Amino acid sequence: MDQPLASPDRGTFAGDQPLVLALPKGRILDELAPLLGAAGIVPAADFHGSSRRLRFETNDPALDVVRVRSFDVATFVAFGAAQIGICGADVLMEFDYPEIYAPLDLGIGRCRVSVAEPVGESETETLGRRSRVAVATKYPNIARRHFATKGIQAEVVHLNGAMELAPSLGLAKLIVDLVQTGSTLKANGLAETEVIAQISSRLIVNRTALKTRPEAIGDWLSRFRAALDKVAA
Ligand SMILES: Nc1ncnc2c1ncn2[C@@H]1O[C@H](COP(=O)(O)OP(=O)(O)OP(=O)(O)O)[C@@H](O)[C@H]1O
Ligand SMILES: O=P(O)(O)OC[C@H]1O[C@H](OP(=O)(O)OP(=O)(O)O)[C@H](O)[C@@H]1O
Repeated sequence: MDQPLASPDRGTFAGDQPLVLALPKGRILDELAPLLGAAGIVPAADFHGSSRRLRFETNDPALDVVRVRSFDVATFVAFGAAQIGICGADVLMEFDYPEIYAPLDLGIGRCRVSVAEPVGESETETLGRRSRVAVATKYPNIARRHFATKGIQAEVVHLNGAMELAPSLGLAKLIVDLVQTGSTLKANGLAETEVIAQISSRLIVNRTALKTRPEAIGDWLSRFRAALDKVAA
């Protein structure tokens, strides 16, 4: 796993500065919009446009938002560069940062992390007789841990997308990837063979920030809880 060099929490800063909320760009952000609205968070006007800016003020002078890649939300929060954030449980499982507390399931971004193989092949069935397997994935740690529980060493081919191409192009017989409708697997001649974990997006908090700024962070947790109730009603 690539780890930033500095120690976690170096960025957890003084109480008079705005809290920073790290938001993932991409699909979660689209699903998140009603929840942010219900929590009363209105980012500066250019947040949803084509601005090249990455940090935005909000209607609340005590909160700024930053827009980063989904995988990087966890890293910004673990290192205290952002005090709170929103990302998929898949990302939390992959990094397993002890500095992150994930108190709230937001119920969006629902999918699962699964193992898949080419339709008609029985790689998964023969796994019990093997000690190693090649796996293409964006989740090397999840894949290694999953196969290790079966006593199998996963030789990971680390890709950042298009895992579904790996079996047909001879990179690896198995993939570990996200599945929601299953249509991406189907379109690429693959079938889901095992579900490793059910996934949804979580509100995450830097543990040190929770200790140093308990009122501010506690207040945001309450606002997100209330927003979830409001959106569900
Ligand atoms: N098909 C899906 N259905 C529901 N949720 C998904 C799906 N794919 C991904 N997710 C969730 O959304 C998060 C972000 O998805 P993904 O990694 O595909 O990023 P993205 O939106 O394409 O942006 P980027 O890769 O540029 O950061 C994942 O970590 C996962 O929690
Ligand atoms: O089961 P489905 O409903 O087909 O969804 C699964 C697909 O969704 C995600 O990809 P995404 O669309 O985010 O593309 P990317 O991984 O290339 O970013 C995931 O990596 C799968 O490829």
